[in-house]
Amino acid sequence: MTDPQRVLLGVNIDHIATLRQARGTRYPDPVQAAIEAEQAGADGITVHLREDRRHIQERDVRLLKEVMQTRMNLEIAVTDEMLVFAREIAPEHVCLVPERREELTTEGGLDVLGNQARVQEAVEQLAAQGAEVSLFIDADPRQIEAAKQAGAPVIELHTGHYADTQGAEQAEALARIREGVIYARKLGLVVNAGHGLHYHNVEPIAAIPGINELNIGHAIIARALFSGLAEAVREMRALILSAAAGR
Ligand SMILES: CC(=O)[C@@H](O)[C@H](O)COP(=O)(O)O
Ligand SMILES: NCC(=O)COP(=O)(O)O
Repeated sequence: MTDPQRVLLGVNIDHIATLRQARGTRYPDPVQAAIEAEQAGADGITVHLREDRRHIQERDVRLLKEVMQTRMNLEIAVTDEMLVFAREIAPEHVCLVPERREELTTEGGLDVLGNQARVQEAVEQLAAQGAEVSLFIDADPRQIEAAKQAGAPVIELHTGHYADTQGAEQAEALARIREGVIYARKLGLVVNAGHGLHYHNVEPIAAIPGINELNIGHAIIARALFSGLAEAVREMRALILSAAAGR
């Protein structure tokens, strides 16, 4: 049983694959990164198989399924193609995310409220294959309620606006996330968070009572360029554990 006070760390390895895809080489291999991140203390590995395959490829996910020791969190859009692939892989955890081909990275949360029936159908389909399903949503009470109605046991609150702002605007974003966690916990949802978190903004999020897991990728992979991946994971995990200890 995981310590209820501990905030878990899911390491997103997408951008190892970004570097590989930049030249179409066989290196760096995201599979090697996943093994190294797990050995450094990651509680799980997150990969986002995008429709445009800009980074993670099916090959990566298939190999990861064979070699990973922790828990795979497969991020996918709500499309038939991705749901069929998720059925083949049968990951422990699937996170349904919004996707627009022209986006640089994920821009907002999934609009569960506006796609209730489709999302609920996907949640039921994935749950039937044994996956724990989370919905990547903004900290909007209406979306949180809709996620509950859709039958998802887990949500992941989008921390992008918090990460991209400063001062009063960032404080307001943090307050909205805090309120979202409280509301979601009252509904019985497990609450994760992620997007844009890094070594200088993660602690206030990790300190929020009720947060279960943080999914962090870009900042860890960036730091790994200078410190090595194992050290980058260890440093992030230490920051999160110390911030959560005071909860
Ligand atoms: C949903 C989310 O915020 C990330 O997990 C997602 O993977 C971001 O997309 P890129 O990894 O392509 O930046
Ligand atoms: N769902 C968030 C995630 O997996 C990692 O996002 P980022 O840290 O790469 O922005």
